[in-house]
Amino acid sequence: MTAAEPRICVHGLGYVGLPTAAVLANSGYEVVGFDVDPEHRQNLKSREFTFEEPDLERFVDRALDDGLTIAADPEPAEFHLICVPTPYDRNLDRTDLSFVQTAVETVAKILRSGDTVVLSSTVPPGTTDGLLRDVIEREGLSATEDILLGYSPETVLPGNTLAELRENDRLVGTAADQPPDRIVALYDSFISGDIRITNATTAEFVKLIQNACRDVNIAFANEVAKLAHEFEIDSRESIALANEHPRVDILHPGPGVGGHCIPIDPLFLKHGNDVPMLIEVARTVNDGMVGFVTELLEAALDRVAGSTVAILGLAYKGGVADTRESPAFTLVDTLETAEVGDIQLSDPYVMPDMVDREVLSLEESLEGADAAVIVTDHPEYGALDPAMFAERMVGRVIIDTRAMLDEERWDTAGFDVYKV
Ligand SMILES: NC(=O)C1=CN([C@@H]2O[C@H](COP(=O)(O)OP(=O)(O)OC[C@H]3O[C@@H](n4cnc5c(N)ncnc54)[C@H](O)[C@@H]3O)[C@@H](O)[C@H]2O)C=CC1
Ligand SMILES: CC(=O)N[C@@H]1[C@@H](OP(=O)(O)OP(=O)(O)OC[C@H]2O[C@@H](n3ccc(=O)[nH]c3=O)[C@H](O)[C@@H]2O)O[C@H](C(=O)O)[C@@H](O)[C@@H]1O
Repeated sequence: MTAAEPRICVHGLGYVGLPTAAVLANSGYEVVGFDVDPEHRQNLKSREFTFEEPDLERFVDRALDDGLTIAADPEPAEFHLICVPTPYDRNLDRTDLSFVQTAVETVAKILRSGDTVVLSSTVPPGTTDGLLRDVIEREGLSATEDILLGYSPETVLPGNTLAELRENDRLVGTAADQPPDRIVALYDSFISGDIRITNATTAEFVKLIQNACRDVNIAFANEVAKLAHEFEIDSRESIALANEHPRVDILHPGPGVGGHCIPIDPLFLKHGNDVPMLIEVARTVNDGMVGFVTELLEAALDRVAGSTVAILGLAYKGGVADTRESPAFTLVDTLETAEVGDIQLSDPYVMPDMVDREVLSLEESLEGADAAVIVTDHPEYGALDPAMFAERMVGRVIIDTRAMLDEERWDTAGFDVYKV
């Protein structure tokens, strides 16, 4: 496939679709980016980005100068890449596939024989060869003869999107046992990682078990932390010692699992089956960590009700401004239920206009606090100065959910540090 040859229409210009469209445009393809949200389209046209990754912003900006057009309607193209949301409907206890359904219905209406459709949204196994194929075939095109239908999951790590988009290995699965050549040639033209081939349902399943695996492993680390607490020993020291074994690699305990995907994707595997699910227990363990953090705080303070608590870190993980599904907000809700008087929030990456709550500077958040809870493993927190805390806080309790602080230093400065 030569660069600039096929036209590509990307459906959904969010965290995944926009960088994908930009990488393709910067690789020489003519790319039409379609998003149903008119305000988002307008923002993109006027170069108002909400990225937290500066290299990504420059990259998308460059793509918009050359190759990437933002369109109010999807346009016919040789390739349609679908990157729309797939939230989990907690009331119905199933994946909400309505965005995928709408997107593929739109694509089906403009498809021509010889075109290729690739879904990249995270979906329950069987979606591409089921829902997508049905919708396309209802429009009169055969998924075995006329068009190539495939699934290729996205595995970029938020915070390192651009590099991972270009360098990660890719899995490509096709529906109806079709040869994947056209899809492989497209990815091969802009990624440096290996491309692995399977069927669409396996590719969908693999994406889910990757994130479920990480969730289960983090749950094990969290369980270890709680057990170590019961035995009154240091969880981090125990984990470091256990990891000296060549076949043991326990992850880091923390306040729970946040982010757009890991707390949600494992649930997609349920999808009506009755297999006993370790992954459901893992979800319960990880969701329960905020309760454990609250218990540590309650044990450390004479009285939680009416106290002032500083929350350090609102992002779901270190080094990013992304607050989606962040344990910080569950903790805030729990502390409010426990009638904590004042909850003062700060985060070096999350700016005040990014969230609904008041975000203070670190110094302001510590003013008059009885306790401070470090929720996010932002690298800056490793260098925090106990003298600055002592000047502002009235209490000396620190709950360090990520084991960021040098305990001896803080101990010497008169603080009681409790780690998860
Ligand atoms: N955010 C991430 O880091 C990763 C996300 N994923 C998966 O990728 C998919 C997309 O996720 P994000 O990009 O994060 O979502 P997002 O919410 O950032 O963006 C989705 C975009 O699709 C648009 N949209 C909705 N319906 C549409 C339609 N019918 N046609 C065109 N546009 C439509 C929305 O307006 C929105 O701008 C999800 O399935 C997600 O689970 C997979 C790996 C990583
Ligand atoms: C299997 C895998 O590593 N998936 C990646 C993951 O990105 P994400 O940023 O959500 O993952 P993460 O860095 O593990 O963070 C998830 C959450 O888990 C927490 N976390 C992580 C590791 C650890 O030892 N302890 C811990 O508590 C983090 O603080 C965070 O709250 O999910 C992404 C996705 O699917 O959106 C996927 O593309 C990424 O490759």
